[in-house]
Amino acid sequence: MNEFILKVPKVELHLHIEGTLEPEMMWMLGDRNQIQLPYPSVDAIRRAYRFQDLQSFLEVYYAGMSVLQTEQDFYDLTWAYLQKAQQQTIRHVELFFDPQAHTQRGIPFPVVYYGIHQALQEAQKQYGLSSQLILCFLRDRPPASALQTLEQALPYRAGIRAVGLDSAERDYPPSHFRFVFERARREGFLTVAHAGEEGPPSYIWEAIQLLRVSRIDHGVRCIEDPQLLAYLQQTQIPLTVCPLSNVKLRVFDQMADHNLKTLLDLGIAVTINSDDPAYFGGYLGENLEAAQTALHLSQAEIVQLLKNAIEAAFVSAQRRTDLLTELESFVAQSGPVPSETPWSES
Ligand SMILES: Nc1ncnc2[nH]cnc12
Ligand SMILES: [Zn+2]
Repeated sequence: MNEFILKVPKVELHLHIEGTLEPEMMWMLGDRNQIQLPYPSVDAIRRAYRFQDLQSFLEVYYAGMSVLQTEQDFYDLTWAYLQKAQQQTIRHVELFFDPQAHTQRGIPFPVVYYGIHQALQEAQKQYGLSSQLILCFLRDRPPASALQTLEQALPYRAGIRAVGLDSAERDYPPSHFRFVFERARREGFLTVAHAGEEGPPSYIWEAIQLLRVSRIDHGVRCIEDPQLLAYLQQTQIPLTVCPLSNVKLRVFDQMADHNLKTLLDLGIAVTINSDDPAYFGGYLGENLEAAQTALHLSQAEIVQLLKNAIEAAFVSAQRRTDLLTELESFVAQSGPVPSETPWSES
């Protein structure tokens, strides 16, 4: 990977912890928990990671989760991601988790929560890697189930910064979850929502106006609505864009067609993230590199994307300043890259 991209301090804001389940770990946990997987080998799991759209991915994603059974499993999953994050110089991460995908299989909420939480605490201690946890409701399950999940989460609210909305988007508009999100905000949670990944721009408006989100996850279909573009530009509501995910799930045919540079040029607060890195071919570094290569992003544009993520993070003013200072001193010490100089490979 390009040395600058690997070593520059980074912030990740759109990462499903269940989407970091690499085939090797799925196989190991299947064995450990005596879970029969529908695949004969690790290679066969990897071969199944070919998707036509969001729905075809979600089927594999939810099936894979069946191997996650104990608090130790959730700890091991999270710790493996955090080690990867540390290798890629990620300094702060905001992780989604999907409790309903586990509680509906009979795994108690605290088993899921504590496994993830303990690993996050350990990464803060060992690496100084800060984090926030975001509880996602599955939008293709009834709002009553989301409300029940929110109530299960209340005893753990000190460790959960925000609630979000994910899973199948088409035909599941944010408006269905208005009252759940109102309750979450009354309980002190910030809000985010996946919108405008496969769904129309009207879902982005609903997320903003009805769910009062601080950020939009994906949001790339905002490009179809000039008024929305103007609004996002004016308000600087951030978009957590996931380039490799968008290509794997055929939101864009190829990386060169991705609209993130156009959005960046319009002054929209775009950030780059990995979504489900085990399934989509790369972690944050690979996402930055793939976008940089295909869209010919300059180093200044990469730095702008990283600054946007720091601005959009759910951190204290002090932590934000520290993250910005670390980024700026890294950039200053790595020296200016003249625009005509090709990016060096390592
Ligand atoms: N890209 C994505 N969109 C919606 N729900 C998800 N759950 C995990 N990844 C997702
Ligand atoms: Zn996502």
